Amino acid sequence: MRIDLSLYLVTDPGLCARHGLVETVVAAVRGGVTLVQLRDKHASDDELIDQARRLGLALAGSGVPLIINDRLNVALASNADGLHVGQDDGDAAAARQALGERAIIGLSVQNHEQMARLDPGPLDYLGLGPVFATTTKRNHARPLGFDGLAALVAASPLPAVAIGGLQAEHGDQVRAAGAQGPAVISAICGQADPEAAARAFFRK
Ligand SMILES: Cc1ncc(COP(=O)(O)OP(=O)(O)O)c(N)n1
Ligand SMILES: Cc1nc(C(=O)O)sc1CCOP(=O)(O)O
Ligand SMILES: [Mg+2]
Repeated sequence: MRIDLSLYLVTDPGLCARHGLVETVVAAVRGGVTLVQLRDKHASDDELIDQARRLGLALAGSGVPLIINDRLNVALASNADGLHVGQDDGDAAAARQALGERAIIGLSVQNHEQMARLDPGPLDYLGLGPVFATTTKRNHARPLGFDGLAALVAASPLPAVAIGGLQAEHGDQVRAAGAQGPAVISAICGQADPEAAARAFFRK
């Protein structure tokens, strides 16, 4: 399956509470989001499975895949389209084995050491970051800036999105660095109008 990484929305329970999770995501998809990741570090598995099922129904027919952050069991139980794992979130090869060939599997990469030792075999894309410091993720790695991002993209065997502190005006710089597009939380989820906020990423 060809994956459209033009604008990747990652959800946050606190920021999405303003309009509601499903309402925020549906509005953002109307605004042009091409991929959605359900990310909630504190929900129980059952809560996350319920959220994933509701999001899956809301996204049905849109062509926008739903990816689950971290938890393979939730991706399996909710029949989601894929899984995003970090360096310490488990084995991507095991996730591929469990989810099958059609699933979309992404991995976070923060530096060249991680890039050099990754096995692209089970993966579809990489999430590179943070580009900038962000308050949305605790204990994030050292920011790359756009030059650091470009160097990581150049070393990547897979298509990549950039994440961390990105706003609508950064789209051109993200693509100029070689990434397929930005992945964002607060620039869409926390906004008064998530549809307009997503649309702003495509404004020239
Ligand atoms: C698209 C994308 N890129 C990077 C991340 C970060 O993943 P990770 O390092 O596992 O951190 P958490 O999101 O689990 O806190 C991501 N989620 N999505
Ligand atoms: C979930 C996440 N991962 C990051 C990484 O660097 O791997 S930065 C980040 C948070 C991105 O949120 P915002 O768009 O609000 O800055
Ligand atoms: Mg993770």
